[in-house]
Amino acid sequence: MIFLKKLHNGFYALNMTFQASPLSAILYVILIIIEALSSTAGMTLATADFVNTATEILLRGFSKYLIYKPLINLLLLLGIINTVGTFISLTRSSIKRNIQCKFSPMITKKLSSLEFKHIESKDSWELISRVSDNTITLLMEVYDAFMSLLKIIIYIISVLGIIMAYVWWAAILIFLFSAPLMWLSVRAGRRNYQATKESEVYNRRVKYLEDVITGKGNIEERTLFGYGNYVSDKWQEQYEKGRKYRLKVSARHLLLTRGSSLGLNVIIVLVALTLINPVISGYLSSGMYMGLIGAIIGVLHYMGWDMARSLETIANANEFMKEFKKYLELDESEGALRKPDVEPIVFSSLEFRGVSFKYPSDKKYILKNLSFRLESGKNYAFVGKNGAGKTTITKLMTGLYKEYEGEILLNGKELREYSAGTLKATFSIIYQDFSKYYVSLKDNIVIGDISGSELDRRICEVIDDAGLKDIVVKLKNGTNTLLGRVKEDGQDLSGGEWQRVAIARSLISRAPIKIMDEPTAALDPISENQLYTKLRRLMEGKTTVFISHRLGSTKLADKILVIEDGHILESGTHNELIAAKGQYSEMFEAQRSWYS
Ligand SMILES: Nc1ncnc2c1ncn2[C@@H]1O[C@H](COP(=O)(O)OP(=O)(O)OP(=O)(O)O)[C@@H](O)[C@H]1O
Repeated sequence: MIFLKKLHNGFYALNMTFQASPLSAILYVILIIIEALSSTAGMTLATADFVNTATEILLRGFSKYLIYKPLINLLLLLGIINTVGTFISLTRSSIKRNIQCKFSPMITKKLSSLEFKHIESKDSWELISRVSDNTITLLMEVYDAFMSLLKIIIYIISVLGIIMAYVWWAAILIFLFSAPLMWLSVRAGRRNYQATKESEVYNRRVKYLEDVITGKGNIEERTLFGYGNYVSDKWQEQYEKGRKYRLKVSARHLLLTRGSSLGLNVIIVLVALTLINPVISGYLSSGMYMGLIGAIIGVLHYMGWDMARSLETIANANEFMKEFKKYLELDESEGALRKPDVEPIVFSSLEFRGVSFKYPSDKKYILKNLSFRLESGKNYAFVGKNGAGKTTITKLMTGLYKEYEGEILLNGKELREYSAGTLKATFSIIYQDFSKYYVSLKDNIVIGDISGSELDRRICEVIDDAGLKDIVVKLKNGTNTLLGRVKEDGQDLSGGEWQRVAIARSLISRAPIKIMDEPTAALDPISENQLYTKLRRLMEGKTTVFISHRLGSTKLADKILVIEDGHILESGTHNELIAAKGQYSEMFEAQRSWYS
């Protein structure tokens, strides 16, 4: 019963392959049947005919020319088996290609549509990585396993059928032995899959530490801090743990499958010995005996190892398909794939009313009964200690998380009621860990407004506004130069230069609310000052939200909101907050004292 349940999920995987590539999958089945029948029943009969004829020529002095017919039959059969084998490989490649064409885009599309909470959650991210990395390989493996099982079943039926005609009990003995073997294989398969899943945790850690040791990103710190050996030891430790774990599971697995195939070997030898009697009594021809022994060794090989592996793969598929279904059931964000609306809304206000929020993976509230109002055309600054909740506020504002308590009103209407396209067109955001796209400078900027018109003119403007003009002059192919070091002719930029590119991306966007989370952290003080002066001028009359720890840069905001532990501690203009002598004044004085 349990086995049938397991097979059910395996069949689900098989069905997916048939849907992706119906013609090739059916052709493959036909070719497998031809190959299996030719190499068992066909080869047994042809070998028997050849050996019997040869024996008669030798013992009874029959004409030696009689050998040509069975010899040609034997050679023809081998030719057929080889040719069918070649077609099987070609058909398999076609199935693999079709599976890739059908499922890779589907998986990628699902990935791009997932709710943000799944992307940020550790558990669902592990599930997502496993499914997106392994689905194509696994579908192909399951299909191969089913085809291998089909082949084995044909082998067993045809060989056992012939044996049954001569020594019926031997056939029954072999059949009965295969049942516990199947059961052992399925159990081994499930354990193996669980172990692989658990060992992935070690693999990921090992991979991460490898990146730390060899990656370009950490080269300066690695050299300066000289932590190479320390990380190497950690790598060694994790690698050893993973290796020992896998070894333990493989040893158990090998013992189970190899042990059972050893038992099968003994049974087959006994059957071979038993079949000698019918040969001596003339009941079984010596040719048929030779043919059957060859076929029995073939069956032994397939039952002992291939069958175990195929059943194991199908049992693995059972576990994986459960995960695949879970992956397909992950919530999608409605309209995630939609482009931003071409015409952004006319923004008048954004209000948080008593908003409380905790991340889905956590019990602790990060925002607590938070209320504030942003109005059109004003510049706002969110300041506060690390972990106060500033970035979290922007995630809620932009609709990335919808599971908040209280109300968020955009132009007086609940934020959740807006379509994804409208929200995307309403906000443009640069995070502290902004993205670096290894494409041309122009494409890096245009990503900020892919549906915009008069792009070339606007690209020139934002290049100027973000202070990128001098950088463009230095680039080999101007704005068409590939950035980053992925390709040979790519040109890397400094941290500050990349940050300017991210700012240009935000500037080109026509979104009415611009959010900048530490937008100038990588700039030197002179560049930061110049850029802020410029941004102030550019943002005049526009709605902006700046998040910054450098209070000199937020001084001129129309309103500063000081966030502490998920709520507003104080708010007002710079002068009002300084006069209030609260946390803002304390932080400002602390920073100023560095320069006096
Ligand atoms: N995806 C997440 N899941 C669970 N907790 C999170 C997640 N993202 C952030 N947090 C937690 O929420 C709290 C607020 O984080 P947030 O990034 O909003 O702070 P912040 O004020 O922007 O800090 P900083 O000034 O250091 O950037 C922190 O305690 C952080 O650990």
